[in-house]
Formats: sequence, structure tokens, C-alpha cells
Amino acid sequence: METELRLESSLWVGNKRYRAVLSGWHFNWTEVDKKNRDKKTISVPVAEVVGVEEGRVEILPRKSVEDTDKDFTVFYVKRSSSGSSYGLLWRLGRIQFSCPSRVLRDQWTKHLRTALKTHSPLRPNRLLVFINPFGGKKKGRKIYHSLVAPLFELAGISSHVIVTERANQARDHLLKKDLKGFDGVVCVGGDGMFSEILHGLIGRTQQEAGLSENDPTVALQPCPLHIGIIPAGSTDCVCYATVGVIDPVTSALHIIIGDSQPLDVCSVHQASALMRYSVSLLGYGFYGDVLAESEKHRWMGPLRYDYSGTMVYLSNRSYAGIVQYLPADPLLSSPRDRTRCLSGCSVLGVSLNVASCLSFCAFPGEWVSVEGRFRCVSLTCMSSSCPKSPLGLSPSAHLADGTGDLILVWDTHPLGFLKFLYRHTSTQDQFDLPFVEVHRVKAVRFSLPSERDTGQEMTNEQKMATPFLCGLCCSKVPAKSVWNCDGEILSSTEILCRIHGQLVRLYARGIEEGAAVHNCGKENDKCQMGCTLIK
Ligand SMILES: CCCCCCCCCCCCC/C=C/[C@@H](O)[C@H](COP(=O)(O)O)NC(=O)CCCCCCCCCCCCCCC
Ligand SMILES: Nc1ncnc2c1ncn2[C@@H]1O[C@H](COP(=O)(O)OP(=O)(O)O)[C@@H](O)[C@H]1O
Ligand SMILES: [Ca+2]
Repeated sequence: METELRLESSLWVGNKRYRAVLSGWHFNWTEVDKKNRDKKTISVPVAEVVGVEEGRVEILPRKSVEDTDKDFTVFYVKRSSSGSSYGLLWRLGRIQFSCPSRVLRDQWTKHLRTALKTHSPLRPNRLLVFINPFGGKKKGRKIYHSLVAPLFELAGISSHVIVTERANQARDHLLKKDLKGFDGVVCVGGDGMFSEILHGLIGRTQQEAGLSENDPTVALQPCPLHIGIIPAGSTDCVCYATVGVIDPVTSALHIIIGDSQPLDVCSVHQASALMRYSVSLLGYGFYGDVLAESEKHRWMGPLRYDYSGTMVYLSNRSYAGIVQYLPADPLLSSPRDRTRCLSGCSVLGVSLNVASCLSFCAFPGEWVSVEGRFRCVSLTCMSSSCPKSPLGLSPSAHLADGTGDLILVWDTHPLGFLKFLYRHTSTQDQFDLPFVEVHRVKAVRFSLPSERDTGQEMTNEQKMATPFLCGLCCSKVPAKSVWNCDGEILSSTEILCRIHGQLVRLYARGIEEGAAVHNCGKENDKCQMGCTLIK
């Protein structure tokens, strides 16, 4: 089959002659200029060819087609460094070849198209697109129509676009409407919008499989449709943590070529009912308070989190709680092993025997229990990196290993907590502080101490410590906080969480790092799949 797809010939690009070769996984072209022997070869993996068109075709800044007999145009993924972000920006590359005959031209286009289908079988033909017109800076519609739709059209993807008119419309559509014929669902918006798609697709899949989402011991069915994220929100953490940059064109190109990245999902239950799913931040204390405060200032747009973050920091609160967790196998990985989950990462979920030991009563020995006052308790299934924190809440967490990282920040003095927060903005280790613990876990349970212990009556010492500028934003110190579940406030405080390995798949491939050193000893572009980074 590989020999069948091989094609090699002399072609022209402008007035220069090139040797073009299509073989196996690659398409490359080299200038054959005698005076300049060391002209570089440009090599494109066939899986990264976006489209092949007969004639002279331009799509930027405007689409134009000159239908000639001997020319063909190839569009492909071109990488460039993104400056501030850790990942690489993808752009649309374009090259226009001229053939000596029409027969040869047709042979090239036919072979390239066949190779492309063979090497990237998950390319979507038909997509269901939801746009949240009010996410982030309210630019969702513009981002989609000006940057994404032209690329989908070039790649021959047909899309059904729905601009939402209310919250939860996308979720309800996915739960109830006919989804036949769609290969994937695209979300134009932020983490909240992604969460709607996530709930719709997971719910629909379980309905069809006859499984109960309420039962935390049930092994849920993975979703058959892929999810694509075009970032147009405030935090855009899911996009950043799975692609490495917040860039609509990069994300659109990952969707077009049918990249596939599995993702762990955490189900959050109260008593025996499912409350929500989470992929990035499930946080009590600081992050819960920030979200609750920020909801009052939605008009500020993405800035609301900085404003509320500062206010909540100044209010200097901590909360009593009991945290119980089921540790993951420490021999497989650790949240402090300083590896990073990069594209092709090999730390994947092994079949975890969670269900059998989820029952706390039946297997008390497997669970670890801690109690005390916390600044925050956070659980994240992935690194949760975002522009505010480029390495994320847990820099060594893995996207698809079936575990989450539980971060416990014990009550401490205000400057200590500021240090912890500030370390998220750099490469300094935020876990290397005496009041911080991090555990790789399969399940977590959170409960409140009995009324008597929650500190309704605070000790004098606590009273002294608590109202650190507290008068700025609150008059009374509440005894409990709320849970922030991927940007939604949960209605209940006592919860049970379980991580489901690889429950959904995104059109992404994990973070491709720019100028990094890898432990396979090779330079970045030659790095072997699955190697890990050394700092
Ligand atoms: C001093 C600098 C501190 C920087 C600390 C940065 C930690 C950031 C970790 C962010 C993890 C994000 C996880 C994702 C959450 C989202 O699902 C979720 C929903 O997003 P959406 O509205 O786009 O739909 N987003 C959130 O819940 C936002 C959480 C953001 C917390 C940011 C806190 C900023 C704190 C600033 C504190 C400043 C203290 C200054 C004192 C003088
Ligand atoms: N048409 C709409 N009107 C109001 N809210 C909507 C609409 N469409 C989606 N939403 C909701 O808006 C919330 C925030 O959206 P998101 O796209 O995540 O933006 P942001 O990142 O700015 O929070 C989501 O929880 C989503 O359910
Ligand atoms: Ca994980």
C-alpha cells in the first residue's frame, strides 16, 4: 500500500524547479537549483495536509480560485513559536505547484487526497457547532465566521451552526436532538460553554447505553463524538491545557486534521445523585469564593476574576473540612515527578479498579482521611494551565491517565498564601511549601465537621487572624465556602468525586513544546513520541 502511494516528480513553484516526493507518511519538496545545493527540504506529514485543490487557489485574505489545468495548491499546517505561551501556534501554509501535464497534476491531487484519508482517519466531514455569543469578550460569532468557517470550508467540512440564545441550550440539544451524521461537536466559547457540551454528550451517551450517571461505581461509557474547542471565553483553561495556546486558528486546524486527545473527567456526586462533571478545577475555599464573588461582576468580562481574586485574597478566609481520598498507584506516577504531559504522552490510564474500592465503608483501609482548616482544597484531572498560570494548578498532571491531583492548602498566614498563588505564575514549585500537600488520587470525598467543630464560635486566635482587611467585602465570616466546579457553583458542600479515565475525546493532541529539551536526547522536532521533558 505504501508503494502504491509513492509519487515523485519534478514540479515548478513559480519559476523554480522542485523535486516533490510523496512517500509513506510524508510529502516533501526540495528546490533543485544547482547553484544552491543546500536549499532546505520542506517536509509535511500527510496527516497535516489541510486540503488539496486543483488550480491556483487562495483563501487569505479572500478566497480566489483560478481554475487552471496544470496547477494544484496544497494547504498544510505550518508551526510558529507563540512567544508568551508554551505551545506552538499553527498557521495555514500554502504552496502552489505547476505540473508539466494535466495528467500528472491529476495524479498528484488524487494521490495526495488518498494518502490524507489513509493517514488521518478521524478527520470530520460534518460538525455541529455551538457559539456562545456572550462568552469572554463577546467575540464568539466574529471569531467563528472570520477565522474558522473559511478553514472548515477549505477542508470540505460541512457544519451546522447554532448560536445559543440561552444558557444550557447546547446541553439540552445534545441530550435530546438527533445527532446522526455528525462526527463531532464544536464549542465556540469558554470553559462554561465547554462544560455544557461535556454534560450533553456524556449524558446522551449514558442514556443510550442504559447506564445510570448517578451511581459513582458505574463505569461510564466513553463518548463516541469528538469535541473541538474554539477558544472565545474568559479562562479557556481546557483549550490551553490540551493545545498549549489560546488561538482559534490553531484549534480549527487540530479539528480539521482530526487530531484526537482523550481526557479524564471527574463526576461529582451528592449522596446518590450526580451533581456535575468537571475536567479542570473543582475547588473549595479560595477558588469557590472567587467564583461566587465574580458572578456579581460579570460585566467586567474576563477581568472579573482578577478583581474578585484580589478581594477574596484580602478577605483572608479559611474553612474547616474533612477530606478523604483514595490514592492512585504511586508506582505509576506522582504529581511531583516534574514531568509534563506533552503531545504523545505515554502516561495513560491503566484499567483502574476504582469501583470496587469506592465504597468507603467496605474498604476503609484504602482511603486516607485528613481534617483541619484549609485555604483551599482543589482537585484537577489535568494540569489546568491557562494564560494566568502557564504551567497550571498541577504542572505534572496528565490529561488521560485516569487520575486527578488533589491539592490541599492548609490555613496559613496571608503572605504564605500569596506566595503559593504567586508561584502559579512562574516555574517555581507551588507544592514546595510547608502548608501545601498534593496527592494523585482516584476519588475524593469532602465533608464538614460536625456543627460544634466548624468554628461557629471561633477561638480568639482565629478571630484575630481572620478579619485581615475583611471589612472591605464582607461583614461576617461564613463557616463554609462553595465548590467551584469548572466555573459553576455547586449547590452542595458535601460531595463525592470519582475520576473516569478517558471519558471524552477532544480534537487536540496535547501540548507541543517549542524550545524544550527532551529526555530522548533529540531536538524538539525529532523528539520521539512519549518522551518526557527534563527541565
Ligand atoms: C498573585 C497572582 C495569582 C495568580 C494565581 C493564578 C492561579 C490560577 C489558576 C487558574 C486555574 C483555572 C482553572 C479553570 C477554571 C475555569 O473552569 C473557570 C471558568 O472559566 P470561564 O469563566 O472561562 O468559563 N474559571 C475560574 O473559576 C476562574 C478561577 C480564576 C482564579 C483566578 C484567581 C486570580 C487571583 C488573583 C489574586 C491576586 C491576589 C493579589 C493580592 C494583592
Ligand atoms: N446565549 C446565552 N446566553 C446566556 N448564557 C449563555 C448563552 N450561551 C451559553 N451561556 C452560558 O454562559 C456561560 C459562560 O460561557 P463561557 O462561554 O464559558 O464564557 P466565559 O468564559 O466568559 O465564562 C456558560 O455557563 C454557558 O452555559
Ligand atoms: Ca488525569
